Amino acid sequence: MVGLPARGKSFISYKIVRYLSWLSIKTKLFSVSSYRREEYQVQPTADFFDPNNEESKIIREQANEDAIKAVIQWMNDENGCVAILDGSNVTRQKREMVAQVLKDHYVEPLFLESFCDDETIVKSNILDINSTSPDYVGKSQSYAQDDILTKIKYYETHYEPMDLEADKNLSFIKLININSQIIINKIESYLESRIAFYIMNLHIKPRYIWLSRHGESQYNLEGKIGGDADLSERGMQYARKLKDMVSKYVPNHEKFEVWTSTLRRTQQTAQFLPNPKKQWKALDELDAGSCDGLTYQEIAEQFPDDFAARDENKFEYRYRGGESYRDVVQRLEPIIMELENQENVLVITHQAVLRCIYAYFMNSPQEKSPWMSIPLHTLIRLEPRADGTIVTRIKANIPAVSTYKEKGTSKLGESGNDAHTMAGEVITSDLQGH
Ligand SMILES: O=P(O)(O)OC[C@H]1O[C@@](CO)(OP(=O)(O)O)[C@@H](O)[C@@H]1O
Repeated sequence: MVGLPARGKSFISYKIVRYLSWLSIKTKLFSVSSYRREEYQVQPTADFFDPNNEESKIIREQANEDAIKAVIQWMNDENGCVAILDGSNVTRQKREMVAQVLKDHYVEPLFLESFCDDETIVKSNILDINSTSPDYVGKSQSYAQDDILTKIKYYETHYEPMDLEADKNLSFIKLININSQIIINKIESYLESRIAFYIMNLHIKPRYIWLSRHGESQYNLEGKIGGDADLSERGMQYARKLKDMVSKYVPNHEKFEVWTSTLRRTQQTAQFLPNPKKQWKALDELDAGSCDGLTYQEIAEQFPDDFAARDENKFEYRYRGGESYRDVVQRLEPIIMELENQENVLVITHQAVLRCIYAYFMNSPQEKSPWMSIPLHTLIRLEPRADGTIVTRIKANIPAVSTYKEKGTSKLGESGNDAHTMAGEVITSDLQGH
């Protein structure tokens, strides 16, 4: 990473780690400031970053060297694929040194500069740093603000932004004011181009993403998986209620798009919403192949080995002639890109697909994500922020069967089973009386 303080470098780094890890690309963040904090126990004031402060310069250079060493060790000895070195790297000399050391150890460097001269963005980044950085724990907002501004001034004295002429030999992506302009130089590999494409889709405007499963279907009632069944009567009630919930809870709801899969149950759920609709094949439910149309009990009887193998490793298990959760993640990549790009959207889709989308926003590990609880008749609101995603669940208060199958059994859970709700979520009211 390259850039002055408060340019969103850590935010961007964190997002890339989350995105690539979700795609099963082994990615890790190496933050120079945490090396400085952990190894040197320094909780600095801005003067620590004064370029003329010889004492602190030694500590900063040491932390930087340690972080680079850790990157090389992880890439080479632990088969890492993408390491993100989150530091400032503001001078050309420093960047050339970093590039050389990495190349000497067979690590291909790609620089990502966040250049920002838009005061409003910098101000909001400073507020984020104040609330999330360990450097400012217990410090007031005005103290943190002044301190970061002084730190920025010190860095500005020797900042050399990247440019196409002077840095023509380096691979780099330069973001100007988030993504109002992007300069790309010498992007050579597929992975580098994926990162560039992902970053181009990021924005930092506050927004919500709304998610819902379709209403209860006839197949859900019968405990069958897959298929293309119609909604049950209660499913239809949910579709009607969803319209009211949207008008009540979704700000600017006239303006948002509704995305569904190509299957009947999601389209029937969206039918009363007046918003523009988009159908995505990529949002179709996980393909259960030769188990499509069976109950879990029937699968356990007819394909006992498959049943056990799926419970053993649900993320990797691929149904005969069908898909695994890993396959679903791969086909959802364009959806994630679009979701990053959008400001307000409601996605109506299926249990497995929602788990995968949810896993991306919540940064959940692969072994856990296929076991998350996503109950029927519940509207979920995601609020992506710099330090994570806030989840709010709004229950429609319309009964539905549970489609949640515990590990090691073929039985479905109790109706409305919420036992697997993830920690840290805010679960809001059910809508009784509305
Ligand atoms: O991965 P598991 O837990 O089996 O969940 C996926 C299953 O959920 C179901 C319901 O049981 O999805 P859907 O919401 O589309 O009806 C099945 O069609 C699908 O196979």
